[in-house]
Amino acid sequence: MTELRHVLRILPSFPAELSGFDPDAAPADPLELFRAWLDDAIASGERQPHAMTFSTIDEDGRPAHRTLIVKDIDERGIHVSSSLASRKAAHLAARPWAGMLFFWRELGRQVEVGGPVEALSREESEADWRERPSYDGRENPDWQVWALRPERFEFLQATHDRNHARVEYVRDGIAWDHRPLRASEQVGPA
Ligand SMILES: Cc1cc2nc3c(=O)[nH]c(=O)nc-3n(C[C@H](O)[C@H](O)[C@H](O)COP(=O)(O)O)c2cc1C
Repeated sequence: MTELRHVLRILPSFPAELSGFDPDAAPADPLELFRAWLDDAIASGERQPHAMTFSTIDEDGRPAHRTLIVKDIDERGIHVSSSLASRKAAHLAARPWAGMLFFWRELGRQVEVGGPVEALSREESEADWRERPSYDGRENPDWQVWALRPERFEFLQATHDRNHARVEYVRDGIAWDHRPLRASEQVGPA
């Protein structure tokens, strides 16, 4: 075994205390569960609980990823913001669909979200720009807010036996269906 391989094998994984999660008792509305888990992550004191991996597809069909922070959540979806001159903006203009992956490591929780992405108004984009901590009074016409309207969620609560509890939600029009993902569908870390 190489030294790196050994170092990687003995790293601590999940925290000693993990919440229980019963996929059979999951609420009908995934946004309710998402808000509860985001609130838990904020309350846990974890740094940047609103940060996630935001994935787009490039012009060759290849995935691209970067960290973004969530700016708001409303009936249009989960909001993010960035520059219209960015790579992600070009990807979204060509293929307005994205994925989000939240990992709250101190809670052993992961949430994957996917759905179409819509650019929000100039006014909302300007307001977001002005609310940034680095705002210096200058406007930025290149700043844009987008809303990802979820059409699929997958929630995972880690367990020490690696039999992680998972539930998948799929939207059909405005109605959501959900089902626990069974052990045979587990693909968690070894
Ligand atoms: C914790 C963290 C939060 C970030 N939040 C944002 C963000 O909200 N908006 C943004 O444009 N870039 C943010 N970035 C920078 C992006 O990860 C990325 O480097 C940048 O947006 C360029 O991405 P692109 O070239 O794929 O378009 C953040 C980076 C980190 C590490």
